[in-house]
Amino acid sequence: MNHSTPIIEGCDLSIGYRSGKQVKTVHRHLNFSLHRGELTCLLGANGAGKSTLLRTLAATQMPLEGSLKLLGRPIASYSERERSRTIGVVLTDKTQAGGLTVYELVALGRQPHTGFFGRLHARDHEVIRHALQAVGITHKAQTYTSELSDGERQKAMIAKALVQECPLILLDEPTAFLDVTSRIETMNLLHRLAVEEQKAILLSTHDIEQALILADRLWLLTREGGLECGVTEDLILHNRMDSLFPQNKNIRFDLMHGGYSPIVSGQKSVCLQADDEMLRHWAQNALNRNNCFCLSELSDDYPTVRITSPENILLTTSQGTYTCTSFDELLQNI
Ligand SMILES: Nc1ncnc2c1ncn2[C@@H]1O[C@H](COP(=O)(O)OP(=O)(O)OP(=O)(O)O)[C@@H](O)[C@H]1O
Repeated sequence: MNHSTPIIEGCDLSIGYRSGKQVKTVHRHLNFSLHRGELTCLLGANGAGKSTLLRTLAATQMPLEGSLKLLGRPIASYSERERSRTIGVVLTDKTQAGGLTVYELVALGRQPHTGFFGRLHARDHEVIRHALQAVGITHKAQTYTSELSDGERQKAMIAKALVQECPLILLDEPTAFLDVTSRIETMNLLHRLAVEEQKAILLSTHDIEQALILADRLWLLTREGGLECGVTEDLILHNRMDSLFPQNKNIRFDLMHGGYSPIVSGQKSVCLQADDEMLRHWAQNALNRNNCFCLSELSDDYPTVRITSPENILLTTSQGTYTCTSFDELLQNI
């Protein structure tokens, strides 16, 4: 448990939208805190309320009720300038920052610290150089942002938030649009920054696989159950991941492999024996996809598949035993 003073803390918070006299409550009774040195991932189905919560934490939207404290003080008591020195926000917007170089874009993040004319002093340049280095895009400093890849642009946006020198950074889907390498790099980078720069970092994501690997804590948000917070492995091993998509009864969380998969309603039963867990996993994957439900125990009532390597798969049916040298062959004969 993290006993440090929370950077931000919500108690009995209601979030949602006001329009004239109309109020649309998205969530009520939310309780949470974020601490320095930790990467937290906010997970939830489409429409669960992740963006609404992030906007409330960023103070671009006011809570409907309850208490929201930033460094122990009500967030509503902060001036805009104070807030921009405390909360860095990175939004996923591909159209941002057209004709600026990376250096100029990142320099914009210094505005909360520079004077009215935004003149940069030696210390500002030092902070900018440090941020470019921390995210690994020093070599792109003089490149126009319009000429960056999506992954590089995301790093530039993270550097811009870093130069604000805020203890709290909020990111809305920072890995959307990124390929798998850039997703891993970005998540790794954010975790490293949380630890090395002692930031509290909260990001929303649909990239559950990466979140489970790198998040110190998860916030699971559902319309039905509200917000559940905890250390990643505590939530996984207490079967909380199954509650994330309660509307969809056809998927389940695979505890062994840390991902979601469709519930198998195979019409044929097959006894599956494998030499190791990896072979079992992929054999089961192939059999499930081909309408077979896999049993671990042997039974004379059903065919048996015994796999010792991808080239040695024994299929035993009432007609005898047949050796398959590939999954292709097995699936044609099952
Ligand atoms: N400006 C708005 N005014 C009123 N309701 C809104 C507004 N923006 C979002 N909502 C509603 O708030 C609920 C939560 O939406 P939100 O965008 O926070 O979900 P989300 O978890 O970020 O979804 P996604 O994963 O699809 O981005 C939805 O029912 C949505 O229709």
